Formats: sequence, structure tokens, C-alpha cells
Amino acid sequence: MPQTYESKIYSLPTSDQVSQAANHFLELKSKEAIAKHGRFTVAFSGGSLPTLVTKYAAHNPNIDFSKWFIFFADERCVAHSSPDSNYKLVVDEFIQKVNANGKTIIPEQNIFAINQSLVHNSEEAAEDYEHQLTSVFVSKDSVRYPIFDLILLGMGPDGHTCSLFPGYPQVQETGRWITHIDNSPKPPSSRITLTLPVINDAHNVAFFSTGAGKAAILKEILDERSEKYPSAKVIPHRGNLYWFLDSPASSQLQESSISPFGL
Ligand SMILES: O=C1O[C@H](COP(=O)(O)O)[C@@H](O)[C@H](O)[C@H]1O
Repeated sequence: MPQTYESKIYSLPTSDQVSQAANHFLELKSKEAIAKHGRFTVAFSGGSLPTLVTKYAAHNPNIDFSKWFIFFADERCVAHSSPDSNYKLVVDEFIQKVNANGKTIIPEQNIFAINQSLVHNSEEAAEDYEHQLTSVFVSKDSVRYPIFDLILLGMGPDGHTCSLFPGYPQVQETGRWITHIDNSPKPPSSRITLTLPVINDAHNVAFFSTGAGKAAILKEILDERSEKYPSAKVIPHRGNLYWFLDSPASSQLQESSISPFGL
């Protein structure tokens, strides 16, 4: 049977309802992946995303976290203990809560963090992270290639996603799975990031965006299909694409762009 893919924009009244929707979504997508291939590979972004999507999910007893493999869609080249570290954010906001409250825990060896000893050389850190991915992903025809079950993305007010910034060469990268940047317009300046080909090969990609500050750019990306923003270049080839917004974020979108919420 031919596979059909979904592309949906959901708008929930409040950001708390976006967190509740994220809980159902993570339960659904992790169950689907675990039923299909025994594990769930998920990449987290930083910024506002980890707190927003895991507020309820971290306490969901129906999720088998022991089968989760956690990666970072982008990471800042800083120590794991730094307040700028996406790893620290995900550990503090999610992993610790799951492990303290849940029925199942996330095994330490299933968490794939940037190599701390390489944070002073972003190019080497990116190569090392790519190498970490090769240890986990093998596609059906035995070729190593990362096809994530789910990539969780945020979007900055300038339209960036991961550490792919508008007008920067990393957006054009097609040869690497992970690339690096040393002049990020948003601090900290050195970062590593998934590249667009890997993002667009995932089974599921989900953006989470809240707040009126994102309304104008969301209109440009989702209604006007403006291609100048990296977030607009996220179009999975053989996977589903979801946007979860709250009302302030979706306030400038045409009503016809928004799907009735249902998972
Ligand atoms: O720097 C980053 O920013 C983006 C967007 O963050 P937000 O706080 O505006 O949601 C985030 O998705 C990315 O992972 C992070 O490194």
C-alpha cells in the first residue's frame, strides 16, 4: 500500500494546550516507532522547545522511555554544565523528571550529547557527533544514514531553525549530516547543527512555536511560502510535517491554513 504523509498546522488556544498536545503527540509517535522497530529516535532542539513539549510528557506513564534514543537537533559548543547548553536544558527539563517520576527511565547510553572535550573546535565536534550518529543508525539496505523517527524543532523570530540561520552557508550544506558554525548571529557563536537533508529525511518533523512575537514570520512562512527562511526549507521528502502553534502565534494566518486539531 502506498505510504501517505501528513502536513498539518494546528493552532491551540494557549501554550499550555500546546504542551498537552505535545504530550499526546509524543505518546503516539513513540508508540508507533517502538511498535515498528523497537525504539524511538528523537532529536530535541533548544530554546523554548524542551520546556514546552515535555511539560506533561515527562510525567506520562503510558510512554515507554526505556526505548527512547535522544539526540540534539543543534547544540551550542559549550560545556554540558553551561546555562547555554541544549543538553543541560533537556536534562533539567525532561530527562531528570522522567527518571524521577516515570515508570520507565531513559538509559544513560541512549543519550547522545556533544563531546565536551571538543567544544573548543566546532568542526571536530560536528565530525564527532556525526560519528556518534553512525553508531546508531543503519538503514534497511545496511547503509549507515540517520533517519530519525521524530525531529522536534523550534523557530527563532528571524526564521532560523536548529542552528541554520537565514543567509548563512550552513543552510546550503548537502554533503554532511552535521555541520558547524562559528559566527552564529545568536549567541553563543559556535554551534553544531543537523543539516537540511537529514531533517528532511526524518519520518516526522514537528515545529512548536508560541507567542505573538512569531506571528508575522509564521504568516510569511506558512501562508506566503517565503523560501528565504531556513524554517521554510523544512519539507520532509517521505515523512510527516507538523506545526503546533498557540493562538497568538497563529493570529496572522489564514483560517484555511489551519487544520482542526486531532491526533
Ligand atoms: O538558538 C536556538 O534557537 C532556536 C529557537 O529558539 P526559541 O527560544 O525562539 O524557540 C532553537 O530552536 C534552537 O535549538 C536553539 O539552539
